[in-house]
Amino acid sequence: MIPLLHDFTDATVLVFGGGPVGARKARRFACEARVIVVSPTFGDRDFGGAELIRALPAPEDAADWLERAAPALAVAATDDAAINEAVADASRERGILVNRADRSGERDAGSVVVPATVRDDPVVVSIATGGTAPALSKHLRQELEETLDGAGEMARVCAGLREELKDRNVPAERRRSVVTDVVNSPDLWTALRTGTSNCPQVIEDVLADELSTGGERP
Ligand SMILES: C[C@@]1(CC(=O)O)c2cc3[nH]c(cc4nc(cc5[nH]c(cc(n2)[C@H]1CCC(=O)O)[C@@](C)(CC(=O)O)[C@@H]5CCC(=O)O)C(CC(=O)O)=C4CCC(=O)O)c(CCC(=O)O)c3CC(=O)O
Ligand SMILES: NC(=O)C1=CN([C@@H]2O[C@H](COP(=O)(O)OP(=O)(O)OC[C@H]3O[C@@H](n4cnc5c(N)ncnc54)[C@H](O)[C@@H]3O)[C@@H](O)[C@H]2O)C=CC1
Repeated sequence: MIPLLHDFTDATVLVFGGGPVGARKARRFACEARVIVVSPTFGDRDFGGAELIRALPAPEDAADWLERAAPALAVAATDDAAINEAVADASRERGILVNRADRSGERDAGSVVVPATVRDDPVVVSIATGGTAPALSKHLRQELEETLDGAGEMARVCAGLREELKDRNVPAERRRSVVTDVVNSPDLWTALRTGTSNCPQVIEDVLADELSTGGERP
C-alpha cells in the first residue's frame, strides 16, 4: 500500500458501527469531512460532531445506504463480519474507498487503512505497519509526538522565509542554505517550543541577518 494525503473537504464519510472503533474513525474524519455514523447503539461516545443515524442495516441494505449517502469513503467498523463484508463489496462495486476495521494484512483493491497520525498543522506524519501491529503504530505515534513538537511553527517559519527571500530576489541556492540552516538550528527549535520566539520574530531576525551580511557568512 502507498501512503497518500486525501482532501476530504466537501466529502462524506459513512461509518458503519457506533462502538469505540467507529467513534475513533468518525472523530478522525470529522475534522474535515461530513461524517455520518449508522449504528443501532452509540453509547455516550464522542463522535466528533458526526451525524448519528440509529439503524441496524442488514448486509443486503449496505448498497442502499451507500447510494443515499454517496460517500467518498465507507468505514466498516461493526462487530458483525457479514455487514462489514457487504459494505466492503458494495463500496468496491461503486468505486468508493473502503476501510475495513476488522481485517488486517492483505487488502482488497480500493481499500484503505487508517494510520496512526501525529498532526501539528501543516505538518502531518502517519505510521502504519502493513496492518500487522496497530499497537506498534500507536506506540510510535506517541514517541513521535515529542519529536514533532514545534514542527508546525517551524513550517510556518520556513514558508514565510521562502516567500520573503523570493520577494527579495535572493538566488535559489542561497535561499536553500538559509532555510536549511534554520531547520537545523537546535536553538531555534527550543525557542519555538518554549515560546521564547515565534514565527514573525524569527523571520525578521533571519532577514535582518541576511541583509546585514549581504548573504556572506561572517
Ligand atoms: C488494519 C487496521 C485497519 C484500520 O482500522 O484501518 C487495523 C485493524 C485492527 N486493529 C486491531 C486492534 C487494535 N487497534 C488499535 C489501535 C489502532 N488501530 C489503528 C489502525 C488499524 N487497525 C489498521 C492498521 C494500521 C497499521 O498498519 O498499523 C490505528 C493506528 C488508527 C486508528 O484506528 O485510528 C489505531 C491507533 C491510533 C493511535 O492511537 O494513534 C489497538 C490499540 C489500542 O486500542 O490501544 C488495538 C489493540 C492492540 C492490537 O491488537 O494491536 C484489530 C484486532 C481487533 C481484535 O482483535 O478483535 C484489527 C483487526 C485485525 O487485526 O484483524
Ligand atoms: N481497526 C481497529 O483499530 C480496531 C478494530 N477492531 C475491530 O473492529 C470491530 C469493532 O470494534 P469495537 O468498536 O470495539 O466493537 P463494538 O462491539 O464495541 O461496537 C460495534 C458497534 O457496531 C454496531 N453494529 C452492529 N451491527 C451493526 C450493523 N449491522 N450496522 C451498523 N452498526 C452495527 C454495534 O451496535 C456497536 O455499536 C471489532 O469487532 C474488531 O474486529 C477492534 C479494535 C481496534
